[in-house]
Amino acid sequence: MIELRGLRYRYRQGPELAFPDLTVPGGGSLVLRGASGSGKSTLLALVAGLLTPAAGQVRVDGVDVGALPPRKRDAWRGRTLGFLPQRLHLSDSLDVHANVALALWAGGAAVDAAAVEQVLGRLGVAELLRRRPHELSVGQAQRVALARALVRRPALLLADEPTASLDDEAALAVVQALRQAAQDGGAALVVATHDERAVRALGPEAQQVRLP
Ligand SMILES: Nc1ncnc2c1ncn2[C@@H]1O[C@H](COP(=O)(O)OP(=O)(O)OP(=O)(O)O)[C@@H](O)[C@H]1O
Repeated sequence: MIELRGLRYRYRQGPELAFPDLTVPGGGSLVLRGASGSGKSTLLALVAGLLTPAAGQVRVDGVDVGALPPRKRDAWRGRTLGFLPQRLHLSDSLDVHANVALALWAGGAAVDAAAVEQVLGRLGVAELLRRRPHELSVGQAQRVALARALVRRPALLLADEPTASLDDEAALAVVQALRQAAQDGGAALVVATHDERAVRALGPEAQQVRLP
């Protein structure tokens, strides 16, 4: 469960951003909408503990993320977070399998090859195991990045504009996979998007918040 209370952030050279109070239960989802520059990526970074609030709190399953000291916060993130960023940051020096396995290693978990293959299979890209990221289509790379986010079965699943460069079919597939993974794993899902296709694919049960 994610709880935001009185949350504010200020970039050194930027505006002060204030975010609404909200709660996302485990297994539930939130669509974060708002114009470019309204603070969607900033809010995701605050929830992920990549930024520290100027005021207020982000609690994830009762943990006050901003209050964790840096090393504990890194360990917490490794255990808890699956993040599908806007730019995928797959490593081109590693094949698909190793890109996904790296998430287990970085999170301090044993590298379980079967778990990696299973999550790639679930997302329909198991046959691409030995390819390098530059040998993938945009939609395939997106699913590999999603596999990397899901392999640790995170309690918190964040996605930043996950459909931005995808055609309708791939966009629907990636949002359905996010939704399914959150439901199956009891994870709280937050999707930042201004894509109506993503909003529709998340379904009527997703909460919607529009940042001003
Ligand atoms: N590193 C930074 N330094 C200063 N200001 C920043 C920085 N990063 C973002 N901002 C400012 O903070 C505000 C929120 O930016 P953010 O990237 O969170 O918006 P967004 O809603 O995700 O935008 P987009 O939809 O274009 O990705 C904007 O006014 C932006 O210019």
